[in-house]
Amino acid sequence: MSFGSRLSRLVAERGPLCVGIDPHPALLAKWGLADDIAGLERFTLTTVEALAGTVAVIKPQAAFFERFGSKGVAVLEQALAGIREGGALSVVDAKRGDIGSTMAAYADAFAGADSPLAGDAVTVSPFLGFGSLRPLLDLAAANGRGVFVLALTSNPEGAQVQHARGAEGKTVAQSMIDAAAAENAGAQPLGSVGVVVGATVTGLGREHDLSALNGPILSPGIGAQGATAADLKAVFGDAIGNVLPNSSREVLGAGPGVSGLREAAARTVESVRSVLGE
Ligand SMILES: O=C(O)c1cc(=O)[nH]c(=O)n1[C@@H]1O[C@H](COP(=O)(O)O)[C@@H](O)[C@H]1O
Repeated sequence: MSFGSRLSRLVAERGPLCVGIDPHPALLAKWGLADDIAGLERFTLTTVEALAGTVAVIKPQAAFFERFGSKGVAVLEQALAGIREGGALSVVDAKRGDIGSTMAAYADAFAGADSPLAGDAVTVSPFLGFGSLRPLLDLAAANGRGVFVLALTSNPEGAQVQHARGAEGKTVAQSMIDAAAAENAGAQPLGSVGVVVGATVTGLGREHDLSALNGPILSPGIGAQGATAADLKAVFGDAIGNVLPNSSREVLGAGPGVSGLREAAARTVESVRSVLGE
């Protein structure tokens, strides 16, 4: 089954929320853990235990694992296996992007059929050109996996590149959204090539159009970056039905107890559902 189909089904069942696993040193300290491989492992496996059976999507941020080298990457692989066992979908937040021939190697790593580093989807950076992503797009589709392409990121610096306009007057972000839409054309009930649009962005309606995407919109920025579930309606308007909000630090800060983590995630799901009118 395609990633888009699996995502639609699980979001309908568990609610529209992605929780990030971002083991920042400050969060490890808040949980009473050392900033070392044992702390990373405890933090990660506790979060997976708490949430893999209840939230729709879990997004481990690769950087926090890579900072510990190969042992950290092994913990990321363990997390992906645990998320799968718990029934959630995983998005490996790797934000990779390179020339096409190198992208083929990233495709093997993050979308290969038996790769231990492959989740259900991966985030990619399209700023070497959308076409450079082709090997990963193709392998992900062949293996029922998804891809989230950065379009309008939640950080203030993103606009410098993403709001720039090409010859035909479209922003770079809109070109990425349109290219993703072309990948998703005809997919039912939802395509597997998503875009990333921060919940903190403003001016989306005037400048950008997500109506033809037919794919998921991963929207980080809820909680620690200042956006609230209520902001989603203003940011996304009619496209809100395809939005998958992400919250990392705000939910993770409710640990180290498993029940505290579950309650924080449930509260966030409820606030998103109330905005969606469900
Ligand atoms: O691709 C992402 O997930 C992402 C894109 C973006 O535009 N902004 C953004 O914050 N993210 C990621 O989403 C997470 C947000 O974490 P919190 O700010 O703690 O909720 C981090 O892992 C970021 O790397």
